[in-house]
Amino acid sequence: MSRPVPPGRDRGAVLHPAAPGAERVRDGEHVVVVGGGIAGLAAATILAERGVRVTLLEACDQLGGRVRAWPVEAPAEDADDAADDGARTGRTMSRGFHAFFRQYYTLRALLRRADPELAHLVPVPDYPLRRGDGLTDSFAALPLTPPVNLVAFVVRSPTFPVSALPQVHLPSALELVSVSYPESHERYDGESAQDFLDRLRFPEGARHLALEVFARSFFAHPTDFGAGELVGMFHTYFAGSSEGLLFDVPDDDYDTALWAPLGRYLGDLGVDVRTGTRAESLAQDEDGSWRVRTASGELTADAVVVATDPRVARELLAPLADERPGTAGPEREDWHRRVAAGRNAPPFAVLRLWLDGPVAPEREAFLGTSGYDLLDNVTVLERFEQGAADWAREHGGSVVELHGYAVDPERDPDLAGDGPRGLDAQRLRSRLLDALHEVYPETRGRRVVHEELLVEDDCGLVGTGPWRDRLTVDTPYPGLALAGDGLRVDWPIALMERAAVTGVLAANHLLQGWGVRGEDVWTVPLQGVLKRRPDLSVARAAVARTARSARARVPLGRR
Ligand SMILES: Cc1cc2nc3c(=O)[nH]c(=O)nc-3n(C[C@H](O)[C@H](O)[C@H](O)COP(=O)(O)OP(=O)(O)OC[C@H]3O[C@@H](n4cnc5c(N)ncnc54)[C@H](O)[C@@H]3O)c2cc1C
Repeated sequence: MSRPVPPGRDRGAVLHPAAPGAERVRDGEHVVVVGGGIAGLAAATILAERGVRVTLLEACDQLGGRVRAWPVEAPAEDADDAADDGARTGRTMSRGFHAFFRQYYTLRALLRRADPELAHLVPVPDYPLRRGDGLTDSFAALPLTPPVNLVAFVVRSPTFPVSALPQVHLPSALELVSVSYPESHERYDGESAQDFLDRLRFPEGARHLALEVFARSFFAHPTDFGAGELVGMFHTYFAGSSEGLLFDVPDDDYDTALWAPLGRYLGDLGVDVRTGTRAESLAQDEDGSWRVRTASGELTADAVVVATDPRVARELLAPLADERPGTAGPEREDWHRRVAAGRNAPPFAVLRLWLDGPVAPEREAFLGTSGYDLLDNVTVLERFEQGAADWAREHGGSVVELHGYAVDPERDPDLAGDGPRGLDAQRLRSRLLDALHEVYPETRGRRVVHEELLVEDDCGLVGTGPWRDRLTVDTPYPGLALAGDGLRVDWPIALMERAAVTGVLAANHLLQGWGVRGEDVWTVPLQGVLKRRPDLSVARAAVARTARSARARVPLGRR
């Protein structure tokens, strides 16, 4: 039998086949999927493709969840747009910039349903990270294949000087390239990302590389964020995958480019997509069927997939413990304990600004920042989103988005106030804006024509607690499956890709119960390069060559 062709450039990508079974369900099974983010969309897609009757409930007016976008209405007092008061302004807001990495095999397969060539994803040529003192790391010109990419990075990085290498704790560093999943997930129980970097003796000046790229993308403080997740991300995005730390972004707002087309695909498959519809409660009858209550009535289903954000999932699942007392048993009791133990990460802010003049043309489309107060990254949206490009052209301006992660009034009392999530919105805004002026000084002279500030706290916290305690797709309730980026998956995957994979696995779980084949899943290699190829003599030679040639290219002053 011919070997299946990996979906990306990494020949070592691993196929996880679904359990075999019939091609389609026969009995018209009905599933309610609660939540139209990536996880819910993935579950609905796989189920509907196997002939299941699916009702998809999404509380918001658009699909996409934390990757949602919506039109901005013109306020009456907006002089520029007074003529079309209340009408569409050509401006859209979203939950924030997202990077669609090349190793997101399942997410990309989902998007291909509506865009077979992924024509709506455009590459971002570089992902620079700038420190407060101006030193900037780049991932653009690195080789893609580990371990050569690692060595080339260290040799070229201005913030990780080669002279700092001897201080690094070698055994801890080797852990990064000798991971093996799923065992490596548990190895770090109880250890925080901060503790791990201390143990690694990671150079102080280069911590942003580890923290900004990985830990803070989970909106957590490094002391609260599990080291296992950090190590897993390092493997997934860099040390264990040949796809590179490069990513694509949609060429227009998320709704136009991604979710509205996927919604139409689902509609064509017969899925009843109900946006603006919140599931209020779940209950299971004695015959095993499920009832899902919404404001407009009750739905009955053979099964339910709860694919909401983690907090709502906890709220929907908790009351199941009180139903039919006496039927709980230790397995369910333990599961409810794990449900209740879930926590959310601190709030994060997304500030989108429509400026009356452009940012300088040499600015990157996306810049990660560290040491600029609350600012974690800046995006110049007209560089890739069509709607923003149209607005920028018509107004001679720029559309800029600022992110601040883990904006926690408990840790930063200056931010405390009466606004959303206990924050002082004005203070938050002005600190983000000041940081932008420092990073891109030309923006200081620009007038803000319009702005949208969003503060949310709907991301689960990936803490330091036991890996085994995290919830999985399957539950102790027959016909109830979970999906979402907060769940435990044995493979090294994270964020949007974890959301997509858990959606597929939730669908597979239900399909298997009905004797129907599910969807195969591809992931990056499960083992670090040192584990995969203990005899790295060939690689060592390549690494030495890379190091020599890279060293020759780096100006002495930057070493
Ligand atoms: C600012 C920001 C930047 C990010 N950047 C990246 C990135 O660059 N790369 C990356 O991989 N990931 C990134 N992420 C993470 C990514 O957004 C998430 O991992 C992913 O979107 C989670 O998808 P999900 O389907 O699990 O959950 P969600 O997207 O939260 O979907 C849950 C859905 O359930 C709906 N819902 C809730 N309650 C109900 C109810 N009662 N009834 C019906 N529907 C309900 C919600 O409205 C929502 O649509 C970022 C996240 C944020 C916030």
